[in-house]
Amino acid sequence: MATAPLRTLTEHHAIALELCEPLTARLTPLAEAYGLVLAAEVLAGTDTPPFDNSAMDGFAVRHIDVEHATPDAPVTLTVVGDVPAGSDEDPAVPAHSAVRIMTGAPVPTHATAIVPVEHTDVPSGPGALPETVTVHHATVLGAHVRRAGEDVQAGDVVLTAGTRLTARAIAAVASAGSAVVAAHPRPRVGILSTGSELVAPGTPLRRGQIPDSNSYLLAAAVEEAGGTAVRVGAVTDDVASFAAALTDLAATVDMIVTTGGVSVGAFDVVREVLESSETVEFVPVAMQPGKPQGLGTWQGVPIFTLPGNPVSAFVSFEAFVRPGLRRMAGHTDTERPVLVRAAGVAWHSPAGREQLMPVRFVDDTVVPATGRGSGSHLVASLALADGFAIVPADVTEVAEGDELRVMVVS
Ligand SMILES: Nc1nc2c(c(=O)[nH]1)N[C@H]1C(S)=C(S)[C@@H](COP(=O)(O)OP(=O)(O)OC[C@H]3O[C@@H](n4cnc5c(N)ncnc54)[C@H](O)[C@@H]3O)O[C@H]1N2
Ligand code: MOO
Repeated sequence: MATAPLRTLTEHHAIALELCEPLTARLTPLAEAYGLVLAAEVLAGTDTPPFDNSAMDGFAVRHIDVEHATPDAPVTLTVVGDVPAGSDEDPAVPAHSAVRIMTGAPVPTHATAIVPVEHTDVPSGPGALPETVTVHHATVLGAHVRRAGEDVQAGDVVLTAGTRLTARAIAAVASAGSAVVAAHPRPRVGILSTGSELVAPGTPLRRGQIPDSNSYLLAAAVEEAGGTAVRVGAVTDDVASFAAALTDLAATVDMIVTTGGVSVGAFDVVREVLESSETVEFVPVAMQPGKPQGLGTWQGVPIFTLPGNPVSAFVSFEAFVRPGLRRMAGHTDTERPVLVRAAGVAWHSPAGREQLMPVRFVDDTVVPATGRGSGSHLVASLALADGFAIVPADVTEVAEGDELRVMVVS
């Protein structure tokens, strides 16, 4: 496709989101569901708790027998049964008798209260079933009985569609009696760095070489955003190698992210391979960093071709890829939180481009994350940033005290 005119960040963001349809939901075992997004509401299959049960280790009684018991006027009952947790027994509780019961065990039908063991003469802890129990505390109707359905009732909506499956949400599903949930799968994101200068981190560098930090940066960012990263690593600026790597990847992932090779250089391989595809559009976006962007589909898979400079790649991930990935994962809230903060110092911003300045929070203000400026190559300094201050395209000088929107990424 031909190069389009300058596009705003907002326009490119909207196109990116549109491209990334929510992935088709699957029935997923609970043990694999953490972090996924529910595609359908979860209804309780049973009451929770499923039966009236004891909240205390102690004795199930008729409260009428012990409602006036005190240390000075204790009441002695005959122990007629034992109900440990897990038991399905329902022993009778005649007048002036008690049944030993443990926390979580079903309350006998004819018992009306539980007396904790501490309110009796029976020692706490393991021991044989006593013949009698003397109660020395007054007990009221329903004391320490947890009612069936007190938490949720069969048929109640436990969780709504769109809920992220946190640890607590998963417990709610399990307690409602389901072993599986209908959830959007975790998007698998293929990550490919391009550049003949790139070597694996830790490799001794000859002149002209640098470590490939982008594929590690983006793989971690994908995982953090709730995706599964398929990190291919770096391929050289060779058309055949890049095209082959891309085709292999497209067969196994839901989204592809590449870095590098999208500018106007003589060896910009990403652009060379994809520009003729008619399914990927290369557009300059009015932002700094992150101006050269490519977006579209490759063999039906959404593809983002991000600029190679590491700060540009990360800003582009945050601005476009992360929202798309979150939409694919089923989230309705696709965006990072945005706060308004005053600039703690003055800085410059380019004319005609929305600046996303990596910043740190200092007291109530934001300051550039590094004193070395906003260069898109400052990858080590990027680690200091808490977020990006968004400077409007028509502002060229940020003054101390100016209020700015700040996208929080830390
Ligand atoms: N004549 C022009 N030159 C450039 C322009 C322009 O408009 N006219 N735009 C500049 C801007 S802005 C950016 S951003 C870059 C984008 O270039 P590419 O996407 O083609 O990226 P590369 O040239 O491959 O690399 C740029 C830079 O980043 C380093 N890099 C690349 N990949 C990695 C990686 N995986 N890990 C770490 N660092 C990486 C690479 O070595 C380069 O230094 O173009 C400008 N040029
Ligand atoms: O737009 Mo480039 O991404 O400034 O460095």
